[in-house]
Amino acid sequence: MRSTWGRAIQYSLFGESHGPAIGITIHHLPAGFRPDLDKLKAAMARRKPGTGVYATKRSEKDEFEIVSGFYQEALTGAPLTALFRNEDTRSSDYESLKRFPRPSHADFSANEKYHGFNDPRGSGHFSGRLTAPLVFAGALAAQILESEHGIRILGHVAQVGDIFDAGIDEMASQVTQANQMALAQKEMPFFSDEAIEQAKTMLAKAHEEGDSVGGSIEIGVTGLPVGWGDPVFEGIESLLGQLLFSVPAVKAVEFGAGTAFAGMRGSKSNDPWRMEDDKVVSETNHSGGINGGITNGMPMRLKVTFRPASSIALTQQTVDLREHVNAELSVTGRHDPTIVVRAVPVVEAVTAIGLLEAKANAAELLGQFQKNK
Ligand SMILES: Cc1cc2nc3c(=O)[nH]c(=O)nc-3n(C[C@H](O)[C@H](O)[C@H](O)COP(=O)(O)O)c2cc1C
Ligand SMILES: C=C(O[C@@H]1CC(C(=O)O)=C[C@@H](OP(=O)(O)O)[C@H]1O)C(=O)O
Repeated sequence: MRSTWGRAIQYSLFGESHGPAIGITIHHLPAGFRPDLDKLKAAMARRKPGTGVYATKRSEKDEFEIVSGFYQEALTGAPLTALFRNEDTRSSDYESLKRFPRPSHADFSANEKYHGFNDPRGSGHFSGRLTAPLVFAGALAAQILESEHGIRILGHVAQVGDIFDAGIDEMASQVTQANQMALAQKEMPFFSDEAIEQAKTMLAKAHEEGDSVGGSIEIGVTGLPVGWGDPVFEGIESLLGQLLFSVPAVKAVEFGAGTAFAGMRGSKSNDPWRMEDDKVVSETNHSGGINGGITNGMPMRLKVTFRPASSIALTQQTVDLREHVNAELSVTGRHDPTIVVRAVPVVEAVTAIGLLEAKANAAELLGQFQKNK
């Protein structure tokens, strides 16, 4: 099982949801960078389980323990390792699931691939729990991007079930520090307070009915310079696509106008160029800030769709892997009635990780060019 990503900067996740701890080791971060630990803690708090009717009742503090790569308030340049203890595990919830795999969770596929040796408690390394260290890494990446380039990343719940929030506009004027702080204070990260109230009622009802709900998260990014990303395999969409699809339960990724392009004509979908003072900008931004895999200086917009959590109390069809007969299953335990509410900082985090990689690749190429000149 390989759980490593990145070339310029490498991220390695470890641990299992019901093991003693989970965490991440990050290689090749810039020595001397002074992370704002309070900001990292605030990002962790936005994702952690155990709050509200719209979240699993598993209660974890999600406090990080940095065990290497950090000394006298700064990164040392050595691998940075952050550890998160698992404190509120209840593995009895998972005893029968090895024999009766949940429809659409990783129970069956992981059991087959790892010949039954995978840790089934809390779905082991496949759990959404592993997004805690991802948020740590991504929030750190976001701090580097913000301090060096003024890049700002903001996410919100665009849709949960049949409830919609106002969208991030093409020019991403809502991507401000004030909105970052305002959304972090809200019970759920929607712009619209009315949508929050509607979502709370709808989610409580779905949960009561033993069901779960899907949704989508939209991200806006401002401050990106022109020229990050490479064509074909190393484009920004390719890079981010892999990271966004790494988040458990993500089933679709869109950039800019995304699937809406299917119903458009070129005369409407093209983003006309114009001069603004000495800067080339586009009149519209259906492309979401990326052309040919390369940032064009306009704000970036992307959207990811999450499936409803597979673990539901309603009776479902499954199989008995011991007796090889059909069976029925009703999942007990503590589960998220929807994933999107807690996953906003996760999607922001993987976006930051991808952009930091693009920055590092761009810097490497620039270095080579200057050496060859
Ligand atoms: C933050 C977060 C929390 C999640 N919580 C749950 C949950 O409580 N119950 C559940 O069945 N799935 C939950 N999931 C989704 C599963 O982890 C995911 O569906 C599973 O690993 C299978 O992966 P796949 O849906 O990408 O195929 C969560 C995912 C994330 C990102
Ligand atoms: C623990 C977290 O979320 C978990 C993600 C998850 C899943 O199937 O992905 C299932 C539940 O696990 P458990 O049965 O152990 O409570 C969630 O609580 C977390 O996000 O930190």
